[in-house]
Amino acid sequence: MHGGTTPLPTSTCQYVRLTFPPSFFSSSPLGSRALHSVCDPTPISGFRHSPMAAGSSSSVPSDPLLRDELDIVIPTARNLDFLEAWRPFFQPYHLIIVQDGNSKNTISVPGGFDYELYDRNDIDRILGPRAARISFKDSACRCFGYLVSKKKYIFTVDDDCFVAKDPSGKQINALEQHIRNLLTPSTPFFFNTLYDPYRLGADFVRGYPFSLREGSPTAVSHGLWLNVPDYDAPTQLVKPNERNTRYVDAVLTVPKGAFFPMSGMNLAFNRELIGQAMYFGLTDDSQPNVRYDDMWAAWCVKVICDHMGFGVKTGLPYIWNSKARTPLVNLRKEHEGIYWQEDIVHFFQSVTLSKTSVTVQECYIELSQQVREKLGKVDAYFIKLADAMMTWIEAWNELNPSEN
Ligand SMILES: O=c1ccn([C@@H]2O[C@H](COP(=O)(O)OP(=O)(O)O[C@H]3O[C@@H](CO)[C@H](O)[C@H]3O)[C@@H](O)[C@H]2O)c(=O)[nH]1
Ligand SMILES: [Mn+2]
Repeated sequence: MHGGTTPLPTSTCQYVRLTFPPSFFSSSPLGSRALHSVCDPTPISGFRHSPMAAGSSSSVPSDPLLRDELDIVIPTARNLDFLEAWRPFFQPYHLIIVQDGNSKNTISVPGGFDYELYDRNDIDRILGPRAARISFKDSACRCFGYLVSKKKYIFTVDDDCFVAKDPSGKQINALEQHIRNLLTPSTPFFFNTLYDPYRLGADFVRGYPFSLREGSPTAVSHGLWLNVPDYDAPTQLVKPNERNTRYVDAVLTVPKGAFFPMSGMNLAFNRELIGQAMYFGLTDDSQPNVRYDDMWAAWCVKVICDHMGFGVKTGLPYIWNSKARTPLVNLRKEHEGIYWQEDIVHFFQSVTLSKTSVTVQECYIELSQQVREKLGKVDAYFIKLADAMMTWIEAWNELNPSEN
């Protein structure tokens, strides 16, 4: 059973220091078995593609960590040219692509990738009447990928994000860093002034309680962006040319009780631990809360992680965010959310989940009831959203029967 009652895997319960084999992400040629999909052999997929027939690149690693346990989820309303830049890092993994926009448009996936692709028609077919709860015209459609994945870990990235370089000029393997973050514990109950104590070259500082050095299971790894920062429209308007060039070599656990703005642009999480709370909400063009898809997930996830004793990390890895969306378009989409976010954050800061909610699913259901009751007074939209949260759980249970 999943959602917090299952005994945690020992690798996340113990005070562990992971060492990665030297072969990890080296450039040895692929073996013939390397790109087999390990998903359910009878997928509910829209379109599924194995690259074995299409040939494979010789510049990808032979045995990357978590290859069989991690899916990469990409929402796209554009094209997937960006995958060429990521090929050395992503090609060994399975991609779940969620296509937004007109289903008649053919999305071309560069050769050699192992992927499944879903468009709106597929989602309608798979979810039936529940499909309306998966928002489009926004990056929120990515959460459909979380529903259909069968893997323990998810990495999700936007199609306008590229490989960043560290200050020495070396390409950053963002996926590798996310995996390090997820496979090492977090420290939500006591802040370590040398940041993540589980990184090589760091440790707990003097005065850190020994009783807490085992840490907590890490549920989320939130990565950052060089070049275009993830600003809201008003900040974009006053600083149109600002670019982030500051590389901060740090990973921090977001403390218990603190909230943070989580961007979906460069994000990884343990789907088994927290997937059921990673719903990106009702944020499409017909809704008033556009561009708050990832923020909604952040608030729900954090309040539940705090209740369950899971950790959330932020910091490394960086990706290169290439595009700034037009600020005035963003302002039109965001203005209601900007107005509401003060009430929403206040609500989440005061939420308490009962002791009887002991799984993530139970927490999420309880949270949806509180959203209905308390935020429903702010606007009827939140009553619809509370219903959608319940539908998300129903869909999760239907598509993941063995996880409940
Ligand atoms: O209608 C749409 C619009 C976009 N997408 C895909 O979603 C991601 C992100 O889109 P985009 O790059 O346009 O948005 P940003 O503002 O740069 O990204 C951040 O805003 C957040 C709120 O929506 C989002 O979570 C962040 O990543 C791209 O892959 C688009 O192709 C879409 O599917 N449908
Ligand atoms: Mn973008």
